[in-house]
Amino acid sequence: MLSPVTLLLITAALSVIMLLVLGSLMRSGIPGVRSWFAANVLAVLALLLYAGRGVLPPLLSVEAANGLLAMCIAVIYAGFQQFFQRPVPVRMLAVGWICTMAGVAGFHYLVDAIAMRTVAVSLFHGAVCAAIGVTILRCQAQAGSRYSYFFTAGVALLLAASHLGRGLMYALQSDMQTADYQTTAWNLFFLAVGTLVLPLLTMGGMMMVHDRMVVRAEEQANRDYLTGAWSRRALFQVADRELRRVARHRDPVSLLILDVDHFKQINDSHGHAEGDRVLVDLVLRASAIVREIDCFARLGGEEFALLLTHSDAAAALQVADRLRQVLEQPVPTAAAITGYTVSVGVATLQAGEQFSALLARADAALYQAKHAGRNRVRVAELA
Ligand SMILES: Nc1nc2c(ncn2[C@@H]2O[C@H](COP(=O)(O)OP(=O)(O)OP(=O)(O)O)[C@@H](O)[C@H]2O)c(=O)[nH]1
Repeated sequence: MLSPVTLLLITAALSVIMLLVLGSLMRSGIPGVRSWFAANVLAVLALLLYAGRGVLPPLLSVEAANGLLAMCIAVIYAGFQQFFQRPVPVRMLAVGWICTMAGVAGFHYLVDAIAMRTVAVSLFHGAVCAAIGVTILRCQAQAGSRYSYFFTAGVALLLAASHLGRGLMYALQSDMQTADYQTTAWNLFFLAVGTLVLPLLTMGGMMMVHDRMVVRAEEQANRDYLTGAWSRRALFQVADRELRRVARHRDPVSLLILDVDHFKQINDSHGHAEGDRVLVDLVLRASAIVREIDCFARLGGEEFALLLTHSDAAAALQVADRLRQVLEQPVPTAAAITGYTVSVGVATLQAGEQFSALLARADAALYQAKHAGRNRVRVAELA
């Protein structure tokens, strides 16, 4: 059978591997990674001290090892709190740690009862693992894909249950004299669970970091950097999805194309920065009008598109007019530009029409609005 010392050394090696992977995630800047790194350093030290039981003095192999491992689970928890940008309950963790250590030292030097030492340590680890699981379940709404969050929360809660079960078992058999390093099936099981806590939780944390990086990358690819509107790429993706849905459900969809009038003049007279401010203002004020389900995107330059779901020609014309009227009002923020206007082209999807054709018709309508004198809305001709 695998000896406990071998298990401890294998787990220490696993923590070293986790350190190498965590090191590569440091530059992501995602909160929590540094704490998980620190926790794994503590774990390696603690596991080596545990493995030295019988060789090292008890102060190192019992008190220092337990103290470091308890600190390590507390730091891992701090990492999860930081990941979700929640405050770390430092005082509560410190009190828990001190009580645990008092239990370990008391049941070593006052009454030598290894079972009760195990109870003290298991209760602390169990409670912290449960807190990790609950934190993740509470905050998983921020996830892109829920898989990594549910995996980590599930692992944390299973580990919590097993730690608490271990504590209960030892409490009920407080006269038990088997130590963790003796080879019994239960000891090996609990030792395996106890030592796997950190690699498993670290792995879960890293999966969550990856998920957040994917969400961040998607957000960057789908958002216009200057204005925060959806990007052209996002518009085409949404349009593709919408058109497939419409083909099944025969639901009206319309497209608006807006263009700031005489934008070159704004740039030339007031500078590029002021032009940028106009674009940001346009998105801010337009976003207050458009519905969540609609996609308001920057096509490029001073040209924007609004894809309206469940909207026929009449509804789209109403939205276009409302946008034009709101945007021609004076700019609310103190800026060199006091006002600007937009021209709008409106087109409603026809049966079997491609998005590129719809875009071309809306664009042609916009051209007509410009040609007719600007600051107006024109509806596209049917194809
Ligand atoms: N400030 C700023 N200007 C931009 C940006 N992208 C494109 N432009 C400028 O937008 C201007 C567009 O000018 P035109 O296409 O001539 O259009 P316009 O002056 O608005 O004229 P009409 O559309 O006919 O009313 C150009 O001067 C571009 O340099 C941007 O991100 N910021």
